[in-house]
Amino acid sequence: MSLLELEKLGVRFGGLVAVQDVSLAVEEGQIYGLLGPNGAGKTTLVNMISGLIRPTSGSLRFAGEAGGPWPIADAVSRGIVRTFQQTRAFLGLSVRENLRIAAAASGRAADAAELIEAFGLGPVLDRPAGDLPYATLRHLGIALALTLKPRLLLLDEPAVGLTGGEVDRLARLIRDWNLRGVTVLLIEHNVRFLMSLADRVAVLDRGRLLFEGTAADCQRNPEVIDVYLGRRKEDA
Ligand SMILES: Nc1ncnc2c1ncn2[C@@H]1O[C@H](COP(=O)(O)OP(=O)(O)OP(=O)(O)O)[C@@H](O)[C@H]1O
Repeated sequence: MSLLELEKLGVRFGGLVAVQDVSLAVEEGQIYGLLGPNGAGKTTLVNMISGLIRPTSGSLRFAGEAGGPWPIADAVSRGIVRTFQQTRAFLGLSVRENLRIAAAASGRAADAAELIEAFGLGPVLDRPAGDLPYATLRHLGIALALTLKPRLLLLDEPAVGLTGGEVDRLARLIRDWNLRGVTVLLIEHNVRFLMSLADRVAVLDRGRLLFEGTAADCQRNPEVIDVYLGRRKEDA
């Protein structure tokens, strides 16, 4: 049984079909990568899975339970937790207060000391989140999500804006928490970073699933190279 199964999930915004007929399965324990050019529908798909927007078609099963997607609070209570491209934290409150609020919002908060240590938040616990260096704020965003003890952690472009060393550190953290049992769905434009982590990859193009398979097969797939990787190489 897969942890997450999407069955022909789709959404339209007025006349725009942002996501169409996306079916895929994420197994418990996987790091699953979601690739695609700008506007392909990746964030919209994650918004549907996490209950932020309602699909106009299709359905979702999670941990064997049919009837999803569920509204965001119900999704979180089932263990579906996401981060955002722009870290969402109370910027005027300290790191410690942010972690406390996340813990209070969760009926089953994770061990704060462990997260503080792993994400290097100890020295900044009393600083307002709004004053943190960029990479530390990104770490806080993930630590806040992990406070909710997700079974499935949806990461929306966690490496954006990070330097090479920071990206490597982030990769280690994601791998560590995955090894502790958190299944990860990772949206990322940094192809090298994503491929180094992902067991399986889906590629979206104009709202449709273009490819689904192993990271190795993805990098060899001519359509993917043409639509996404090739374009990226030209951009580089
Ligand atoms: N709330 C909305 N209302 C109208 N159109 C939207 C809305 N959200 C997304 N879209 C459109 O849906 C399409 C998919 O957008 P989405 O943000 O999901 O793409 P993406 O693959 O995550 O892109 P990026 O890599 O740039 O973040 C785009 O054409 C976008 O403009």
